[in-house]
Amino acid sequence: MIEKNQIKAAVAAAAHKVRETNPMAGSITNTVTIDFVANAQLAVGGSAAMVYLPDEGEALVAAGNAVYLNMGTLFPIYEQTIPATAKAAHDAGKAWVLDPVGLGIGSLRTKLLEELKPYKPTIVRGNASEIIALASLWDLLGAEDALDRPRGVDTTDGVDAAREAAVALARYTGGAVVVSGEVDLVTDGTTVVRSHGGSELMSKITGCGCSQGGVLAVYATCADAFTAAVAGTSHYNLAGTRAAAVATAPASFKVTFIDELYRATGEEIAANPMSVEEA
Ligand SMILES: Nc1ncnc2c1ncn2[C@@H]1O[C@H](COP(=O)(O)OP(=O)(O)OP(=O)(O)O)[C@@H](O)[C@H]1O
Ligand SMILES: Cc1ncsc1CCO
Ligand SMILES: [Mg+2]
Repeated sequence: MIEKNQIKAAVAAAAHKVRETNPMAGSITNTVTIDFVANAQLAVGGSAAMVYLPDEGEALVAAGNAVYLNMGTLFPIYEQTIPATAKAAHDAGKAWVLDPVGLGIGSLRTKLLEELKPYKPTIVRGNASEIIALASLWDLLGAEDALDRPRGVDTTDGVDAAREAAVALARYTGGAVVVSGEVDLVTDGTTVVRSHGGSELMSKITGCGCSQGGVLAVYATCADAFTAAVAGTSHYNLAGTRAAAVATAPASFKVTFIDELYRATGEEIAANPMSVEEA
């Protein structure tokens, strides 16, 4: 298990490095929230590039240290783009972040996610239902925990229901897993961090989860998987807490939230409340 002070020091260092180096993390992401993802990546100190085509996904892997793959709105071309990009990242030893949005909606999502298993995402980020569904699809859960039910893109499970699935996924990938919810759970399969803060308003706008995935990829350009996962999650919770102190309805919250992502310092991000326990 990693000690809290050690985690916090690594988080502050990662935030400083992002701000100093303006790293690019390319994305293949959904058309609902693509603008939010890019703006959040810029606000935390990174830079963004969004593409759809297979050779462009491979080019983004070559051009940066991390990419973000989000399955939210699939097009036929993604049958090629998503596996080609994940394979390129895996083969190059570069980080990639997976958001298995809406796993269970149709057959292409399931097929693609089965295909991605050997490329072991550096960070998996999803809401509790998506994390349980992915661990189940990848045969990482005991038969009694495995689930097979259709889902939408919003969670129907609490974060604690996905603890075992998150730990199993992290042990399989050797990376980190973030389960988002009222309190976020982050694990590398050995240590579990619970990150507090944020706001109920984050679930009243679409894309807080998607854009968090893009921000995790920015952090993954500059830090190991677990540090990047805790840093991006703490940054999100801090900005959400601060935005909710100013804005009381969804549209103004979203604008203020992006401002607070931009304003947060490395020390403030590291000081966001967390608890640490053994996985
Ligand atoms: N009730 C809540 N209280 C505090 N923070 C929350 C709450 N609900 C969501 N969040 C925060 O919002 C962010 C996104 O989490 P959420 O679980 O809503 O993702 P999601 O369902 O995948 O979102 P989307 O698919 O719309 O992008 C996380 O940083 C999480 O901490
Ligand atoms: C609403 C929605 N539908 C497909 S992707 C997406 C964004 C949140 O996951
Ligand atoms: Mg989501």
